[in-house]
Amino acid sequence: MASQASSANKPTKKPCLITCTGKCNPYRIGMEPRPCLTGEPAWRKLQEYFNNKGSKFHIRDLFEKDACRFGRLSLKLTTPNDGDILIDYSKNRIDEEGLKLFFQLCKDRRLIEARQCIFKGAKMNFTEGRQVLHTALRNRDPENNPILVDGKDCLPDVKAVLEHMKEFSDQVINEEWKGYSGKPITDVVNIGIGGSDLGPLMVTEALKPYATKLKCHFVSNVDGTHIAEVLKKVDPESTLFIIASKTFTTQETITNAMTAKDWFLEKAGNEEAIKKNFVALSTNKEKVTEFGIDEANMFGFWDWVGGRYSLWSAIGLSICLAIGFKNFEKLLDGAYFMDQHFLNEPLEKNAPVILACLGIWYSNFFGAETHALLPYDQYLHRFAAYFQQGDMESNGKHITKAGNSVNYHTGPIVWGEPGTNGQHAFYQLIHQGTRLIPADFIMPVRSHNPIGNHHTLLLSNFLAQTEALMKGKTEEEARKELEAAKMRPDDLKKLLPHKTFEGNRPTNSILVRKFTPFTLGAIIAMYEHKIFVQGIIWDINSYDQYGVELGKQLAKVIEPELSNDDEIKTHDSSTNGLISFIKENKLKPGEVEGK
Ligand SMILES: O=P(O)(O)OC[C@H]1O[C@](O)(CO)[C@@H](O)[C@@H]1O
Repeated sequence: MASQASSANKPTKKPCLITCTGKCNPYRIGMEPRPCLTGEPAWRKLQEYFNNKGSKFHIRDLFEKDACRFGRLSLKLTTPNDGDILIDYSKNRIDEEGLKLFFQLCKDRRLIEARQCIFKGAKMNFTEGRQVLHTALRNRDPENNPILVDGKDCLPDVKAVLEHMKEFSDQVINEEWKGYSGKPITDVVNIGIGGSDLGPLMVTEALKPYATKLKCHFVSNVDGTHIAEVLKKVDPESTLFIIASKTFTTQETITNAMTAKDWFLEKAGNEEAIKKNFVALSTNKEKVTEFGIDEANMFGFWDWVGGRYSLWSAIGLSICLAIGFKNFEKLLDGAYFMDQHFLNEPLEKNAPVILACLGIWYSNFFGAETHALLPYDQYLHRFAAYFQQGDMESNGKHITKAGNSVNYHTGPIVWGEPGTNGQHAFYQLIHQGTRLIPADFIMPVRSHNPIGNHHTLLLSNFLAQTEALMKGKTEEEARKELEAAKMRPDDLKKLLPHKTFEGNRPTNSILVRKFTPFTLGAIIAMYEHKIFVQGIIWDINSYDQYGVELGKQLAKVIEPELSNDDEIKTHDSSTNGLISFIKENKLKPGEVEGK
């Protein structure tokens, strides 16, 4: 097994491959529009390799021919204090020849230069003219690695916000920070959506074993039910509302925040009380103060932090409150550890690079439409939902850097549920359906709840599934089983095709010793970098999200149309018809609704 030890505290210093001032022209260093992907010589070779070899592989045969396959197609990353992280990518329809072609493709797409550029602050988000520096938020060696934003090192500002987060979260947890009436805080309500919700929610759930005594709630949906149900559970005197919004203009968040504020003021009586029970996480000071939140209670961040990469920033305040600042720092340490791995390891031993290449292998050569994330850990039940935004908002693009339409598929549909629940729901289709569904199995060796033999059962299920998906069951094996069960030959013949499994379903197994703040941070960062690598190969901007805008624009037009009784004729007949139905059926003035 390719083993590699890194230390989060003592990163390997490698000479920077480029001199980057932070003002890099994205069209010049590593980010220039690339030639059409499908015309790249390495891509053509991959196509040939696929036609002649790759498409014919059965993973079972690859293992039968090569007893050392696992040893060569797996990586072990040794963390300073949290054990090893194992990435086993041997159960894939590829051999080293194919991987080598992919590494060449990465080089031709100037991934190595792009990797340096993003960390140093190049304006990788070129459509919005922004740097992409979430890695600066978790830079644990700030003295030696200045990162320039507009010619100024941004790391002292990052440190100052972290100190504010520490001071505040310590005060709330230690009951030194009181609500407006002098009662300590017992409940925290994070109001945000997308990146201002999914990251903190996923992490606080994933790290519940480290929970402080504060109860954390998350409100995201503009559906009034979401906030109504949370407000039923909390007391205004002892509740801290965190309004989390990078822009502080997002309709859902501001609507929920206004509802929370009205509810709060009904009990608290005066606006002064807001100072004690409301804080804001945002880049927009003006809007925060306009809302009525004291500037001193605002935790800032910057336009170079993308929403879906923001859990490492002030947006992580709810995480600090939920698990304590020390644990939040360990989460940052873990991400930094993975950043160093990604930045310094050669492509051949680089976990995010390998996972990215495998994803492209299945999307672009085998026509896989989706990628499943299957954590065998109940605490990680929001992991797939989190990376739905992380991956699909990043790589759900079809325009290249030069502004042309791609002639290949880009980001996959990401989905998943925790094992073993998924096994009893959708695994049937993965095993015997017509679609190829590459899947990542994510598994901790040790459980936070070692009750009886639960964890052994969970581990066995994880192992059994990845083995079964790979091996399948041949007709011969199925026949023997049915014969052993003394089935009549006629019945056996009929049943046999149904009992046969092709196998050859690719999986990656990602194992940690235990899910700790450090290992979780590392795994999240690993997937972030995987998304980046794929964006570079596909030649798209992984850091804007214009696709979300159109619906928002139209909703603004429709909202006033719903507030009157006029017949609406300005849309297509379907939208007009739907609006009419809603108007006919909505509660009329004076009408009282029964349950
Ligand atoms: O933090 P904000 O500005 O409220 O935005 C919330 C979310 O909206 C989006 O801009 C679009 O869904 C996301 O990228 C972002 O995470």
